[in-house]
Amino acid sequence: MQLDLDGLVARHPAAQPGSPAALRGLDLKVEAGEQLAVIGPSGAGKTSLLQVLACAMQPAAGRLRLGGQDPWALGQAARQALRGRLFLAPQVPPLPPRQRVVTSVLAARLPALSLLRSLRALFYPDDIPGAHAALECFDLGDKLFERVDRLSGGERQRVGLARALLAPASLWLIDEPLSALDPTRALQAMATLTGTARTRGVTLVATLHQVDVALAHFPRIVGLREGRLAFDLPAAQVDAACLARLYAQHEHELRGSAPAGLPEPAPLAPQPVVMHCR
Ligand SMILES: Nc1ncnc2c1ncn2[C@@H]1O[C@H](COP(=O)(O)OP(=O)(O)OP(=O)(O)O)[C@@H](O)[C@H]1O
Repeated sequence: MQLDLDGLVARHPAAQPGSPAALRGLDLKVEAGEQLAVIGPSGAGKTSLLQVLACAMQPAAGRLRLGGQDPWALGQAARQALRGRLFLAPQVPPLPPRQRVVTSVLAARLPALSLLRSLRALFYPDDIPGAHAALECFDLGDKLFERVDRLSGGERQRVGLARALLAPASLWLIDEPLSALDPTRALQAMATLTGTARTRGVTLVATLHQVDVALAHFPRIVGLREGRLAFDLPAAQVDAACLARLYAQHEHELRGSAPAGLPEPAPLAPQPVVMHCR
């Protein structure tokens, strides 16, 4: 799916009056099947960008086109149909705690099913081999019939990512997919997502805190800072100077993930420990 943002401004409905908008005049064009990583310091607007692309937050100004359509000019039914072609994986996947993993994973297919088949699928998983194959890609094949609330945080995150493989979507919006994963699983998850998206021609937009992972796995890197585009470059052109500017005053967020060439941030001064006694 093609994406086109032109001077896009977005503000969270619950934001304090007078506070700056989360996205402040963003221009971005993404061709169908492209893969890009969005990086930037905390609060830069990375998650807000995914929410706008997922039609979960309406822009306050500017232009948004998804697959050539303005989602907010469509009627509710048409917008819902468009949402069915998008897959958003939030940082913490909203998995019902008492549900079996198989049902949670297959729920990704609900947008493609009729109401009757959706209801039936909640009680009788209709493609157990398909769910198993998706889970296997994230090393979770043995958790097929486990209850979601018995999974670790990292396993839940991987279940959330496995859903992408079953979703009938041509745009994957993946928010911080590695926040709860160990380094080996993180690399496996990245390779699965980028490889599958490439094979299927799915457009992939992922936000990442791990700059080294972003540079290694994505051909295009978008740097966001204070809701604005800091740069939009091929990964090979993102150098230490770009990153130093992007993370200025937030150097500690690059700790452990900066590529070679970026100066090591100064060590943080030891902080006093405050004990709260009753
Ligand atoms: N639900 C919300 N209500 C009000 N303001 C919000 C909400 N979510 C985010 N914001 C504000 O929008 C701005 C951008 O936040 P966003 O979560 O998009 O940043 P981010 O780059 O994803 O940060 P992080 O890396 O910490 O997840 C911040 O100033 C934040 O305080």
